[in-house]
This record gives sequence, C-alpha cells and structure tokens, in this order.
Amino acid sequence: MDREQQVSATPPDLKARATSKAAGIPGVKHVIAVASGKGGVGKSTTSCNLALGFAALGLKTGILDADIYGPSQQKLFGLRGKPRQLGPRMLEPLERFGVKVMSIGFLVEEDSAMIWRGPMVISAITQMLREVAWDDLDILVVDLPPGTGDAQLTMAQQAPLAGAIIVSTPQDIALIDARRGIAMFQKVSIPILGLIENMSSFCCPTCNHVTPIFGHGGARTEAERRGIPYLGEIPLDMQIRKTSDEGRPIVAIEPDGVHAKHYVSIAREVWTAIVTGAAHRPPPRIVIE
Ligand SMILES: Nc1ncnc2c1ncn2[C@@H]1O[C@H](COP(=O)(O)OP(=O)(O)OP(=O)(O)O)[C@@H](O)[C@H]1O
Repeated sequence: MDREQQVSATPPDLKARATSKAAGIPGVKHVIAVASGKGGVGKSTTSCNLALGFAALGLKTGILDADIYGPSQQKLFGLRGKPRQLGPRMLEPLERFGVKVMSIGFLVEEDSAMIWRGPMVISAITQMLREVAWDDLDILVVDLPPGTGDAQLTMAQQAPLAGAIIVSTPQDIALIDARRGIAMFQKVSIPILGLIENMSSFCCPTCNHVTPIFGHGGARTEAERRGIPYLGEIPLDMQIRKTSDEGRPIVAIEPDGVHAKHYVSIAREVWTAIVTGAAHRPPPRIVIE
C-alpha cells in the first residue's frame, strides 16, 4: 500500500498535500525532524545536542530551526549575525562547533513578535529548507515548533524526512501531547525513529539523591505501548540548562562528560536506524472507499 492510499482516510486538505511528493534537498543525504507535542519539554536543547552528537560521530551535520514563533538555535549555538547572501535566492548557513545552523532567529530582531499566518510560516520554512546552501551534509536535524499545526505538517509532507524523533517529559500531560505528534507523523507515513524522555530525573549534585521531579519512565512505557523505539532518557541537570543558556552546549564543551555520552549514544542509535532502514514504520492501514 503506498503513501497516497494510506492517507486516503484523512481530511481532503491533508490528503491533497500529503500526495505532493517531498523532493530531495540538494546536498543533504538525510533529514530528520525533532518534535514535541507540548512546548517547553526541551525539544530545542535536545535537537542542538543531538546535532552535536551526530557531528561527534564524524557526520557532516546541519540544524534547521523551524520553530518560527520561538527560534532558539541561534542562542543555543551562541551565534550572532546574519547569513551571507549567495546569489539572489541562496543563503549561507552560519557554522559553530562543526554544525551548520540556519534559524529565522538570524533574520529577525530578537524581541520582534512573529505575527505570521500559516502560509507565511510555511513559506519561511520551505525557504530555509531549500534556499540555504547546506552543501554536502550527511544529516540535517530539523527542530520543529511544538504541536501538530501547519508548520509541522508542512515539514512532514514537504521535507524528505527519514524519520521523526519525539521528545517528551515523563508527565502524563506531556505524553498525551506526544501521542498526538506520533499520530500526526504516522498519518503521513513518516517513520518514528523513537521517543526521548527529557528531564527524566534530577540528581542532587551535593548528596547524589535522585528525584523524579516530573515522574520517571512514562516515555519508555508509552514507547513500548506504541511499539516504537525508546531512545533513552536525559536527566534534568543544571549543567545542561546553564550551558544551553550560555550558547556553549554541553556536548560541545564537555565531549567526554556523561551527558555528551548520552546524546552521542542516542545519535548513534538514530543514525544506525536511518542507514539500515530499520526506522519504525506504522503498519499499513486498510482503507475502504
Ligand atoms: N535536560 C535538561 N536539564 C535541564 N534543563 C533543561 C533540559 N532540557 C531543557 N532544559 C531547559 O528547559 C528550558 C526549555 O528548553 P527548550 O527551549 O529546549 O524547550 P522546547 O521544548 O524547545 O521549548 P519551546 O516549546 O519553547 O520551543 C530551557 O531553559 C532549557 O535550558
């Protein structure tokens, strides 16, 4: 059953867009999306450190900040300045810690409000995807905005996604939203590369007591229930927060530290799934018309 048949039970608008084939991005071998159903669960921090994890594996890596309403990759990577124009339509991504970065945050003032309607958001994301000189990347990580709106759907349908990673905290409330994200990607037949539990537990730096502030293990249970890979957990840790705020992400500045090892190991697992084609695909649905 092909992709067009699988989406035929979805609303007409979704179906029409789902059938438009996602064309490849010149110079980019694999594109993955990092998504979350809910805001503030650490999706951007995870995308940034995962991208650095791919780079640590020796892969040529880029990151696209598709979070139009709240871009943060420019800050996480400690980058300032505007991308250089290369000809009439092409922009050169900025680069730090060996990762090429493009974000709407480079193009608008930090405190300007992004009051854009859906079509403008879609056009901006499409341009950042296709009118940027990514140039010979093994992997492009796309940091999606939270939720399952227009921007997410556009990426799911217009970018040639190898798969999506869902980030959630262990709480029920975040997992309910994560489920919606999973369902959206499955509806458009994008493989789910796995679920990451962020802010999984807090280890007190003075007494080493571990406190599951947002609960613990919820994402693993959810992944098992849905039959999708569980990629692991990242603790709630002040160093992760502090280094992110300072624009010196933990994988870049402490590459041999315990957190970097976590992120790199997740990156390795994801990369293996991509190149072996082992990414989880939803079972084909029987459609009666
Ligand atoms: N594992 C972690 N430990 C400590 N702090 C974290 C961790 N992950 C993220 N944070 C912090 O939580 C806050 C929110 O993280 P982030 O911006 O990555 O979330 P998000 O899901 O991308 O948010 P948004 O929905 O606004 O895009 C940031 O201050 C970040 O530094």
